[in-house]
Amino acid sequence: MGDLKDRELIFVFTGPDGSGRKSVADSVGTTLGLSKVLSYATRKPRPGEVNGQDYHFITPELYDQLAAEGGFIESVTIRETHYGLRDKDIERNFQNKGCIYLILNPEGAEKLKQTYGEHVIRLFIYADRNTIETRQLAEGLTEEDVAMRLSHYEADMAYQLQCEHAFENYDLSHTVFDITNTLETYLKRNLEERD
Ligand SMILES: Nc1nc2c(ncn2[C@@H]2O[C@H](COP(=O)(O)OP(=O)(O)O)[C@@H](O)[C@H]2O)c(=O)[nH]1
Ligand SMILES: Nc1ncnc2c1ncn2[C@@H]1O[C@H](COP(=O)(O)OP(=O)(O)O)[C@@H](O)[C@H]1O
Repeated sequence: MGDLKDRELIFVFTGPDGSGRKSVADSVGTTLGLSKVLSYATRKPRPGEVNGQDYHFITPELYDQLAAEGGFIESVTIRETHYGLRDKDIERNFQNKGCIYLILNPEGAEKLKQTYGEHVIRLFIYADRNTIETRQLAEGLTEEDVAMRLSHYEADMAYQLQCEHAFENYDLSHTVFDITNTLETYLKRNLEERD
């Protein structure tokens, strides 16, 4: 099951689209000094997104080549964009630092759990449908885009039961505080086991 050592933990932020996974994950990741493992995506960066920070943005041709080489442990196509994750990136990251984090939809989180088992801690981030809709409209998405993203809201929400932890996300700093505390317990346990 994956090629990882005991103390190597993978924190996966998952939940419905727009629930705040990215905002929460990046804030917690920075606070705790975790390294982020990025997916490869074939869409163009949105305003504010940076290659190598949000995704590795690649061409569809390169994506096909990597896929043909068997380079992705997990891949998915959403709204005509291909997303993929390379096990090499996950395993290489552990050579630098203790623990890593990723942001994935429930499908990707499940695949990672199946691959890396106990190493994977799933943090389910959620908010109610109206809140997500309001935030996404405020972000500038069209009503059609928002409806498309919310079309699998119920199915995504059902994944909460499978996750190791769940956090509602209304007040961002509160959510980040709670998750940071939870993850610190895992990190401390790691340190104690090492002593
Ligand atoms: N299964 C899987 N999902 C991914 C991967 N990378 C990103 N996603 C998810 O794909 C969805 C769309 O990603 P993105 O374009 O960043 O989101 P948007 O800005 O909400 O459209 C989000 O739910 C991401 O969490 C991946 O490698 N595998
Ligand atoms: N607690 C919060 N309160 C208000 N707005 C939030 C909160 N968390 C996230 N947002 C906003 O909601 C939108 C979606 O957040 P994002 O982190 O991109 O979600 P996801 O990664 O789950 O799609 C962004 O505009 C973000 O700034």
